[in-house]
Amino acid sequence: DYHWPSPFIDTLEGLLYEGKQEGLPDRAVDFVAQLLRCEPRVNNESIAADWIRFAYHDMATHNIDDGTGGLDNSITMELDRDESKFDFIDFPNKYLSYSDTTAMGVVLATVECGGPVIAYRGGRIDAKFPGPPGVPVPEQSAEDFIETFRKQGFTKEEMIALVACGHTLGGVRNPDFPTLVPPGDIEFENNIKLFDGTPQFDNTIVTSYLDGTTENLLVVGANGNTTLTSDLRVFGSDGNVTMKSLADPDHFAATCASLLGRMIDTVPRNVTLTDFIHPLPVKVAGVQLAPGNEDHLALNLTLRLSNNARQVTLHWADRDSESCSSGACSAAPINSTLVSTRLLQALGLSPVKYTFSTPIANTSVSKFWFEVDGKIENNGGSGYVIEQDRILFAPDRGAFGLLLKIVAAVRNDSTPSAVWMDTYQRDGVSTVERHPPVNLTLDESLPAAAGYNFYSASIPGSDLTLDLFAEIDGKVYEEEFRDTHFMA
Ligand code: HEM
Repeated sequence: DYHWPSPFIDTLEGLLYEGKQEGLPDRAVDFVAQLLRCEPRVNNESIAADWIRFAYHDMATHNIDDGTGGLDNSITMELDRDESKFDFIDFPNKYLSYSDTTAMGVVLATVECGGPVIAYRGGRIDAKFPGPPGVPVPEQSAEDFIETFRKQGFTKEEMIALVACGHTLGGVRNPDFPTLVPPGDIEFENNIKLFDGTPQFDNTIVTSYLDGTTENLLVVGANGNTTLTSDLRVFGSDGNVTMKSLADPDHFAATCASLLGRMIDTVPRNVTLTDFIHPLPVKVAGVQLAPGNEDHLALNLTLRLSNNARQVTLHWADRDSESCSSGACSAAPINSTLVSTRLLQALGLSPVKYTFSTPIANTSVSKFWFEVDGKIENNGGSGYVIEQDRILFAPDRGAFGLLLKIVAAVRNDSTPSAVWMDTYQRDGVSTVERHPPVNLTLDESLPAAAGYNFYSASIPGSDLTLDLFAEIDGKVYEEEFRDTHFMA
C-alpha cells in the first residue's frame, strides 16, 4: 500500500522501523533506543528478556473457550500477583495503546538480540479491568502446563517451542527464586542465572538441553530438588520430538517468528488488528508548507527510500492546478542520511532519508511527487496532496519562552471570521489531555509574507500537538497534527 499512512500507522511504522518518530515524546524514543541494545545490564538483567516475558504474562490471561483476555495490558492491573513482578518496564506514550507498545517490544527485542523478524500488527485495545490468573508457575505438572497453553490457544508441541523461544533470553532471578540462584556480588542487586548462557536470541537453549550441557535451572534444578524444573517437564512432554526438531537453527528461528507472532496477536475476541505493517517502500514524513524567510512559501519534508538512489528529485504542481505554470517546480534534496536499523537490516534493506527544503516560487502547492532514478513515485497515482493552504502552521515564527508562542499563517486573499486551535498535552501517562480551544489573533509584530498574514497566541506548555483552524466564508479549514517539536 503506497498511500499516505494514517497518523496511527505512521506512528507505528516510524517507531518500529526507524526507532523514532518525529513529534513523539522523548520517553517513546528512549524506550525504543533501549531496545536497540541487546547487551544485558549488570548481573544479566536484560530489557529484551523482560519485554518478552512481560508480553507473555499479559497475553496469558487469554481464554480460547470464551474469547476473553489476551495481549491487552491487563497485566498492569495484575502486577501485585506474585507471578508477575517486573522491575523496569516503563511505558512510553499514548499515541499507541500500551499493548501495541508491548507487542512492538517483543518484535524489537527479538530482532535486536539476533533473532528472526516477527510480523507486526497494530490495533490492540487496553483492558480496563484485570483478567483472571493464567500465568503458569514452575511448580506445576506437565498436564497443568498443557491445559494452560491449550486455553491460551497453543498445542503441546507449540507450548514446547514457545517456552524454548522465550527462554532463549534472560534467566532466573535470585530475589524471586533464592533456592535456585545465589545472591549477586553486588549487594541488593538482582543476580540472574541465564537459561542458556548466552544473551543472544539463539537455539543454545535447545542444543544444550539435548546434549546434556545445559545449566538452565528450570531443567537441572538445584541440590537435587525438582520442584521448580518446569522446563524439564515442558521440553520433555512429547519425548523430546519437538526439541530435536528445534536443534536446526533455521527451523528454530522460523518457529519462534511464527509462535511469538501468534503470542502478540492473541487478543480478546472483540479486538480487530490491522494488517501486517511493513516498511513503506516510499515514505514521506514531516511535510511542512509555510511562509519562508523571504517573501515566498517554503516546503519542507523528508523522503525515505528502501535503498540508496543515484538521483532523487521533488516535483510539485501549482495551487489549484495539475501542472507548474512557471516551469520551475522541482528541487533536489539538501541532504541524505542512512537510516538503517537492525530490523530494517534483517529485512535486507538499507534505507536512505532525503531531506528537502525548497522555496516555492510564484504560487503555492496542490500536490507533489518524486522522480527516483528516472521512475515516478507519485503515491499510487494521486500524488502527495496538500489538502489546503488557507491556514498553515508557521513554526519558524513561533517562540519558546515562559509561554509558548504559536503562530499560524492565514492566506490574505480573504479575511477569516475566526482563527483558533486545539492543543493536546503529551506528557503524563495514559491519555492525551485536550485543552479548551484557544483563539489566535492577528499579530502586527509579524509582517505579512508570501501572501499570508500571521495570527498568534501565547500559551503555557512546552510539548504540544496542535490542530489549527480558520473559518473563511463560512467554511472551516484545518491544519492537523502539527507539533511544537518542529519549532525547535
Ligand atoms: C510453562 C510455562 C512457563 C514457566 C513455568 C515459566 C517460568 C519462568 C520462570 C520461573 C522464570 C524466572 C523468573 C524470575 O526469576 O523472576 C522465567 C523467566 C522468563 N520467562 Fe518463562 N516460563 C514459562 C513460559 C514462558 C513463555 C511462553 C515465555 C515467552 C514466550 C517466557 C519468557 C520468559 C523470559 C524472557 C524470562 C526471563 C526474564 C528475565 O530474565 O528478565 N516464559 N520463566
